[in-house]
Amino acid sequence: MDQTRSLLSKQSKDVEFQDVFYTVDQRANFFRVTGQRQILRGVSGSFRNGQLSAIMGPSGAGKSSLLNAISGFRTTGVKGNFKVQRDNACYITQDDRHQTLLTVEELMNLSYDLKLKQRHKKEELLTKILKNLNLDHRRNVTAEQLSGGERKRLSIALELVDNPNIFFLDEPTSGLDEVTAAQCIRLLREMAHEGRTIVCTIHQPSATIYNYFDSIYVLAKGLCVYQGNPLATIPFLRLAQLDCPRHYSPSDYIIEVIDAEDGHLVPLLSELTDNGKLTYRANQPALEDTQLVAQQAITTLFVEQPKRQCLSAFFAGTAASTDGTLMGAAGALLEQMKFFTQHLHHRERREISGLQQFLVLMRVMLLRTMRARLALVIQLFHHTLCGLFFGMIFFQLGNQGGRMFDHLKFCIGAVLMIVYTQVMVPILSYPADVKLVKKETFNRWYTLTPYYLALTISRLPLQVLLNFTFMAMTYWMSGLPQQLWRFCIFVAVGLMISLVAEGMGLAIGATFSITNGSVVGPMLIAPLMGLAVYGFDFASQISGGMNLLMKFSYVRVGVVALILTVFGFQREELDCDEIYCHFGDPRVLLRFLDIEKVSILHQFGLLAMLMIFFRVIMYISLRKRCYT
Ligand SMILES: Nc1ncnc2c1ncn2[C@@H]1O[C@H](COP(=O)(O)OP(=O)(O)OP(=O)(O)O)[C@@H](O)[C@H]1O
Repeated sequence: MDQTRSLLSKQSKDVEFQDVFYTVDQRANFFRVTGQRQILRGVSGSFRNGQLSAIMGPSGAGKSSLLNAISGFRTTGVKGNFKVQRDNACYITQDDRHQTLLTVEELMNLSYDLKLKQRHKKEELLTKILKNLNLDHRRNVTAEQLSGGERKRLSIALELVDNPNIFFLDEPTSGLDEVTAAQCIRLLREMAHEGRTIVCTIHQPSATIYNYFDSIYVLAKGLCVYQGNPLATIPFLRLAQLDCPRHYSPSDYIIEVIDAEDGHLVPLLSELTDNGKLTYRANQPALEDTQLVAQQAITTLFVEQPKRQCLSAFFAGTAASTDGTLMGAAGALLEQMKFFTQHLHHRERREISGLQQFLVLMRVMLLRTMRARLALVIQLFHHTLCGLFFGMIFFQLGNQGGRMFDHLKFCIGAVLMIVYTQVMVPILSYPADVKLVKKETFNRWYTLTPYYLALTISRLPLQVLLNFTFMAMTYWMSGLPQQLWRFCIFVAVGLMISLVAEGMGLAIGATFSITNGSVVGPMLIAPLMGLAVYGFDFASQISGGMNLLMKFSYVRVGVVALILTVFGFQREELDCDEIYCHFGDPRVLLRFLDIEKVSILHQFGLLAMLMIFFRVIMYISLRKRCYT
């Protein structure tokens, strides 16, 4: 009985997949889909607990696609049956993205604070992990300053904090030299032998690294062409009359074979593995008396009889389980039930509340803002300089009744400066963060809502500081009335416009890559700017439809709000150096622009609605990016 239980619990950490397809749309351009391309073509297979498994294959074979499909990192376009405890798995991306400007120790603390509740064992656990991964001496170094191998180890250390059973790693050795790559694979092997299921993709490992793996899964053109232990590779290839030369590494040979002559051997090899439903084992690599054993790879999903009856001689154990014992349908069913119960259990088991996540993320985001000194100084310098330029251009013109056009230019210019700056910064910086958020939410560091709230609120202090700097300089230098309340509204309008523009930038940054976003951003701002200046000289004749459209241009709404702030609120007559100043009375200008009866609160309301609109779009985009 105990033996059965231990077998079942071990198997629940196994990963199995059956008939997996991954299809993507082929597009002529953004709007036109011309067809579909199948990246994975009905592959099956299994990765066992306690083993280090590699998904291998030539470039473009579909290795990352398979890893993403199994782990659930990508779900769009994926079809098939999976048995994997995703709530107990983590995914380590190829590029080892981490929160910038935080030290190794701070990152470990962040991971702990977001994942675990127990406080008293924190230091002990973190030290143990860092020591095991040989990172203890790098505690006070930021992630960007680490070497490639150290960064990879840090990625693993961060996930080890809550000790998941299953690790998926995309190309863990990419960018590492041979020695470091071998160290990394040895480390993963040790971790697997401690009782974890570790699956990684690897392009073409050296003979040494190849032999470190317990199990190899070779993909070519979206098909499985080999699955089994490294020792069985050469005997397996002999089944297809392929003799690996003595001096050749089996990993090099199998890749060469599947790449040769446009991959004409791929269908044959794929048939020999029943496209991943069979796995091969051998006790010795190439000797004549090698015992090659083929087994059913899938034991807990729907078990079919193998299609290739001609290979029946090899099936030493049909539906054999991990350690070769037979496992009947009842066992498989029990296993399925156990898996689902655990699945439910894990979902409920989140230890850290949303509020705690929010507080931890807020602290980290504010810390990162403070640490980004150069960016902070550049932004402050930019706002001060722009404020100074505006102040000089419109120096003491704010009370001149004869300079109506200058007043309009002042308001439009100030709004444009805020909009352009606040839209472009997130468009260029946020796409990199989205990838990190996807990884961290996938690995259950936090959920999207606390992250989103922390992001929104943590950016406020900087926004206030930058806008206050710019608006204060322009206000006082241009000689607008010395009224504190008017000045406060002036700054508040600037801040509101800035929050809407930032929301728009974040929405674009969350939806598009930097390249596409930097095209889409200016493309969207241009019509908004057009609407902002449209019809100022014939305001009373603007049609109702156009008026409605203009309400959607927050640039226009911002300009109107700023003009109302500067010239509204019963402002006294302006100075006039000429015989007659038509716009000497500010009410004449407001009437001329047809905004005499517009309330500033109404403009604030519109800006608030547009701010919410863009932030909702951003949230939806982020959800889509993170959860599909
Ligand atoms: N979302 C997608 N849209 C279009 N094509 C895709 C998409 N995802 C993957 N592909 C294509 O599928 C093929 C396999 O991609 P994948 O990244 O899985 O290959 P790989 O074996 O990991 O390659 P490499 O070793 O070079 O990273 C490639 O030709 C890739 O261009």
